[in-house]
Amino acid sequence: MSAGRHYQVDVIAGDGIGQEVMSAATVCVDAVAEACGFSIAWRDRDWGSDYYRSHGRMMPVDGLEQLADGDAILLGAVGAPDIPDDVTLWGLLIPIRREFLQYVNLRPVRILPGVSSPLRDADGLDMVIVRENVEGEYSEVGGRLYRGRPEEMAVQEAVFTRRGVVRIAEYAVAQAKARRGLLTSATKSNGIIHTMLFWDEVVAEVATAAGLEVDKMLIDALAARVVLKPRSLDVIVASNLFGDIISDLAAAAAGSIGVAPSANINPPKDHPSMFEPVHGSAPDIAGQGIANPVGQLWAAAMMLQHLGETEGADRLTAAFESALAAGVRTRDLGGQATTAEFTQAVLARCTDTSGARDA
Ligand SMILES: NC(=O)c1ccc[n+]([C@@H]2O[C@H](COP(=O)([O-])OP(=O)(O)OC[C@H]3O[C@@H](n4cnc5c(N)ncnc54)[C@H](O)[C@@H]3O)[C@@H](O)[C@H]2O)c1
Ligand SMILES: O=C(O)C[C@@H](O)C(=O)O
Ligand SMILES: [K+]
Ligand SMILES: [Mn+2]
Repeated sequence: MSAGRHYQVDVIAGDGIGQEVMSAATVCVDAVAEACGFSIAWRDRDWGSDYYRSHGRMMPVDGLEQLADGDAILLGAVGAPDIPDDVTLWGLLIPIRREFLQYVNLRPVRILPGVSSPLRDADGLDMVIVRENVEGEYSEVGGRLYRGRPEEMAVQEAVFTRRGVVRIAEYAVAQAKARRGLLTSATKSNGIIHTMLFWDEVVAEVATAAGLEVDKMLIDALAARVVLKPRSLDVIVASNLFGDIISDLAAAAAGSIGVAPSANINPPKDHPSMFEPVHGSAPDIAGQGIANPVGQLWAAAMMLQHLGETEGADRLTAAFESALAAGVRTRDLGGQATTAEFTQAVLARCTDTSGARDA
């Protein structure tokens, strides 16, 4: 194996169905890697809610340092019903996104072969959400006062910096130029008059400088547009919170939140990027072996793309698309396949160079 085609990837399967869909991804990536002539050393991290129950924290004190020299991070999901969601999120996922300046959260959405949309008219639905991933509404600025008393109060400040908005807008502009050239900016500057007006101004400046017109849209109306006219959307640039919400909506519009991938990217590649499905730990179906692994597989394909293994990424994508097209589907997509059965169908196609991939 030549040294240049060997990668070190940290695996944080995490909680709930994260544990069930992760093995689908690693086994299929290994098969693709072998076929394409590269290899991956997986560094398994037993971090997450079980780790929290025994250590009182979601990852080791030096967890971020341990990840720093890897080529990428593949994550499943974090979250457990018996631990507050802010503890699980801020104890693992958010520190990784911030420490490694993964300021882009890229979330492509399209209708995969063999998958049907709940929308009346979803033909041509093919968009990418560019979610700001390290600032905005997710902030540590604020506090609580007078707990349990009648005058109790809570304040939470949103933080938008010029540098932060410029870089996410530039990334979105580049995406739009490489696609259909349509950039929609999600806002709420009718109601949120400081941060969102600032967002509007900076996004417009960046787009204008790049010769692109921005389609600025209030997030409430944009949500309706995702449902009613999805093909009119190409690239959506959104703040941390709006991007989060519109991601699940768009994923559901494309058939299931179980298929949606996401890439937490540090564009300058100064630090590892992290790849994960959009969905969470899904406690309602965890342990049943029925989770859809496509979101995790697609995220793994985005990771291969990021590592420069384009052929591997294409091969993996073609494999899960072909399995879906052949009618192998998990329950969220109206099928009967278990996670393991679906994974087997993908794995068989990862190594097959003949007809099955076009089936
Ligand atoms: N990035 C992350 O790790 C992440 C993302 C979202 C939520 N969470 C956490 O996950 C926990 C559960 O959150 P939630 O219920 O709001 O969202 P969720 O995404 O876990 O589940 C929402 C719904 O979608 C279904 N679903 C999700 N993924 C699926 C898949 N692969 N196959 C089939 N069905 C799937 C679930 O069964 C559930 O009905 C919470 O603790 C939350 O904080 C973590
Ligand atoms: O809010 C978050 O970022 C966590 C999760 O919902 C996600 O979309 O990654
Ligand atoms: K996830
Ligand atoms: Mn989310």
